[in-house]
Amino acid sequence: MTLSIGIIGTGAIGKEHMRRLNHTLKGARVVAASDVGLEQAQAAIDEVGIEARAYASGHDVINAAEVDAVVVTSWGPTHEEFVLAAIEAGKPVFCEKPLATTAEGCLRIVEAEIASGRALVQVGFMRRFDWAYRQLKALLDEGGIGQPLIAKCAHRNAQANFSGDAGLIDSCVHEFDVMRWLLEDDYVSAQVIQPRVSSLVEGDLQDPSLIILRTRKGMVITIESFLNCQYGYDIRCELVGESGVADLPQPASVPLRHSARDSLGVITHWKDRFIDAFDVEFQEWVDATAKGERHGPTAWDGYVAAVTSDACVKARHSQQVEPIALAERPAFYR
Ligand SMILES: NC(=O)c1ccc[n+]([C@@H]2O[C@H](COP(=O)([O-])OP(=O)(O)OC[C@H]3O[C@@H](n4cnc5c(N)ncnc54)[C@H](O)[C@@H]3O)[C@@H](O)[C@H]2O)c1
Ligand SMILES: O[C@H]1[C@H](O)[C@@H](O)[C@H](O)[C@@H](O)[C@H]1O
Repeated sequence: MTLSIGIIGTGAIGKEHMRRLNHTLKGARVVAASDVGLEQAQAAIDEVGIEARAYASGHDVINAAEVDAVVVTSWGPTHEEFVLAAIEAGKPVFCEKPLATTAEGCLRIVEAEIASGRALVQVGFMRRFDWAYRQLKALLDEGGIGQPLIAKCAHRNAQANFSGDAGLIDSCVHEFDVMRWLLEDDYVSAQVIQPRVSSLVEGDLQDPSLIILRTRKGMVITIESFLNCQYGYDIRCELVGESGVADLPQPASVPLRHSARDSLGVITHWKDRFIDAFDVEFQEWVDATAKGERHGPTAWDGYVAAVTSDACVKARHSQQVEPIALAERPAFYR
């Protein structure tokens, strides 16, 4: 069976996913697309070089008879509306992060999915599908460093055009999700510490930031978020355990000795760092969706990430340690 997909939002990542669904993966094809206007959707269809119909609105895509499942890759503030509409139409929906821009919005999705009685929603936390994070998790699960005590993460973008608190909602949300998955733990509090702002940052962005999360099992996690580090796209995670220390493996590059220096290359964009993870994430989603099964990060995971983002935003403004309090996890997501 070939899963026929409708995509909403044909910007940077929308086109990436259109390409991978039609040209790289098996068992799926994009048959419908929308953006803010018909022309934008048609231009993306032409650029990617696929046979698909352009629609004027995301709701038309969701309700199109030829669409079996929906992929939402539009701007974050539009996600809630489209995910709720897909649930209403009874169609499986893959939504890029963030699931919604507030925890309340995520809870509305959780409630709608439970009311529908079907597991329909997956959130695009692709790091769970990354070979490096999967290796780190396998080592942790087999007791390779004993109980983990401290995690030190860094999330560095060469340049990111964010303002205000968007970094905590749109960027660190990946750490908020992947560290819960890796450690099988939940957060209890958040603190955000601001060093002086880099002189290379424009606008009102406080960059870099240091986030400190404490977990239910007593771990401390630090996340350095640096959205404009200039030198590359660099994702780090060091786990300090009772009997050893483990590091997130880094993508291989050709070691170069030249001009009295010994060096390795650094990837410069998330698209290249996580290209394999996106492929695995979507192939597994397509396969599970075709079988009517649930797979991968759920709407509940989207909700927990949003609660964590909200607590970090509050902590940045209050400069206090803020509690992270979750609603009770519904049996539907256990
Ligand atoms: N998982 C990841 O690593 C990752 C990477 C990049 C982006 N994202 C997420 O994907 C989403 C899109 O990001 P992007 O980088 O492609 O942004 P983008 O600005 O390049 O594209 C967003 C597109 O959505 C369209 N859009 C806005 N409102 C719409 C509406 N009502 N209906 C249909 N289309 C609409 C815009 O016109 C634009 O073409 C964001 O939520 C972002 O956080 C995730
Ligand atoms: O939307 C992107 C994407 O989610 C990347 O994975 C992240 O590193 C960036 O900070 C963010 O802007």
